[in-house]
Amino acid sequence: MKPQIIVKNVSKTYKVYIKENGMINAVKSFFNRKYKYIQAVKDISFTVNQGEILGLIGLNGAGKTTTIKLVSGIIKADKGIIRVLGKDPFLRSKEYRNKVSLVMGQKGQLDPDLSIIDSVKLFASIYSIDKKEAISRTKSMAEELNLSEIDLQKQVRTLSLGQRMKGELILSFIHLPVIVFLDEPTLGLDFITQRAIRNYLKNYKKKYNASIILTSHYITDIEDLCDNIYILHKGHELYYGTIDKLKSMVPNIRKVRFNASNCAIERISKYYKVEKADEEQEYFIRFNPHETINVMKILSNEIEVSNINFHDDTLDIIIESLYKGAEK
Ligand SMILES: Nc1ncnc2c1ncn2[C@@H]1O[C@H](COP(=O)(O)OP(=O)(O)OP(=O)(O)O)[C@@H](O)[C@H]1O
Repeated sequence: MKPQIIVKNVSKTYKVYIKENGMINAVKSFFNRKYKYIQAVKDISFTVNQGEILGLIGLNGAGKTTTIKLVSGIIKADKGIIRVLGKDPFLRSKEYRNKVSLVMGQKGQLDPDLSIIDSVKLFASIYSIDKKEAISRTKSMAEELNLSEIDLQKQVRTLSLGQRMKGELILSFIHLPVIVFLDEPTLGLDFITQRAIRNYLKNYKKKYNASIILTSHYITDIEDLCDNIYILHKGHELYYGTIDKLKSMVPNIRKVRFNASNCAIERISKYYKVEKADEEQEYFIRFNPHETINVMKILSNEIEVSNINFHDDTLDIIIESLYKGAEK
């Protein structure tokens, strides 16, 4: 299968003008400008196939928005190759724009003085979509997103953050794009609205076989939506692949907590390293999932062991340990 989005060895550095303090320095710097350079992304490579969602993950300033801006063609890469549907996105041809959409959670496209439905009508004429068809699409998308007919008619500035975001999604999907870039689509939204948006994106991807790149700081978005993840750390690739593969790479991902007497701990320690938990007489063992039955056998042989509780490290803890590893 030929990837719909190709990013190969891409780097981007921003050139930033350094402002000097004081009137004299400001005048001097007008004639002799000083700049600093910020390397936002360095040598990043990934692909997205048809019907796939790639999640971009990273701490603040890791380079996620820069990556979205590069692949959507808003800014130009200094080095490397970017192809979206076989084309350089920076050229932003009409054909490209008709098939692609960009949703920035913090920067909306809706006109605050118009209603969602009026903005849609305006967009419909730009994209040459039949007005009736655009209104019918809007209504069915609104229904999927749990947005009422009344909300569609209200002036955007009077809508709540969640209602506005749903409106942004409707507007951005009205031309049925096959490539979608989403920068923080669920930022600041309550968990029910977040789930409505996730379900909407999942259904959209399935229905139109769309390729999607999204950034999110919410791990639930990532786990629920993404086929692959790309973890950025200070502009570099830290991990690229599936969530399952990442989990399989982590040693001793499973943890069992239990209460036990000192004698029982002494016996269990012959087989596994037992660590002390926060509560009194509470302990835990870390181990690989394939050892689960063995661990269960050892614990069940002990009468003085109680409150046994198994769980795996969550994705956020795994990713945090990757960041820590990268800092060493
Ligand atoms: N227009 C710009 N000019 C100069 N520097 C920039 C510009 N945009 C981003 N940067 C810098 O590039 C780096 C990466 O920023 P970017 O916004 O891509 O990160 P991010 O992962 O999206 O962060 P966040 O999660 O906080 O939104 C940061 O150091 C940022 O300060």
